[in-house]
Amino acid sequence: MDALVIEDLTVGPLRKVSLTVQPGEIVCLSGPSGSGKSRLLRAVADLEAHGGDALIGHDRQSGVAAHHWRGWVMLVPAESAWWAETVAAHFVEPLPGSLDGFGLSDSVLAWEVSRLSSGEKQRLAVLRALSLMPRALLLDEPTANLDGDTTRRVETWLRDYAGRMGIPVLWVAHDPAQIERVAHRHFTIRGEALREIPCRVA
Ligand SMILES: Nc1ncnc2c1ncn2[C@@H]1O[C@H](COP(=O)(O)OP(=O)(O)OP(=O)(O)O)[C@@H](O)[C@H]1O
Repeated sequence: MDALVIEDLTVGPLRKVSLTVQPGEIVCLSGPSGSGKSRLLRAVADLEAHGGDALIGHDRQSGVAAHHWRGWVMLVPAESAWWAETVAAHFVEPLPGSLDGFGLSDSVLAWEVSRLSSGEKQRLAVLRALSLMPRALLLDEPTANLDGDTTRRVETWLRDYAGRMGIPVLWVAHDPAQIERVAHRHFTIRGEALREIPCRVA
């Protein structure tokens, strides 16, 4: 179980942002459109040029090859990429119980990617990332295309899983009600810095 540490990260409008996400903790990140939320996640995943550094446990982003880092600190972007014909071709094996936990049947693995709804794609992209056992998870609006019941189902499963496995999660969210349900801590972007907003959920 490792903490995710962000050190003096500078990307886009953000300057020298530092933040530690503890093992099993969900930190929500909000802010106006275009304020730099996605770029912050991309920089933490080492997918975009940036200043500063990040650590997962004792491993430093600047000290390992980017492909290793991205396997440990995994970004699920708002728009996921799919390269093979069937869903199953993108998975080694989904985590036990995770399809059901996300409101999907086992038969989804046999489906063609072209028939997936945007909400199915979004949930499967998160499950694909989790099946690779990342040490930290970066989620960019992971429930944006889901109805209310499915959103709450996914939130509950993710919060429980991250807590049990000790995975730090940085979660970009717009919906204040969702932030209240899932976040242990909440930060919003104000100009070039993060400002903490007190959370009711602990
Ligand atoms: N590679 C880039 N070079 C320069 N500017 C960029 C680059 N990528 C994104 N931007 C700009 O940086 C700003 C922040 O983008 P970002 O995608 O992080 O916003 P966001 O806070 O996630 O917004 P939204 O809530 O709308 O998704 C935007 O104005 C965007 O146009």
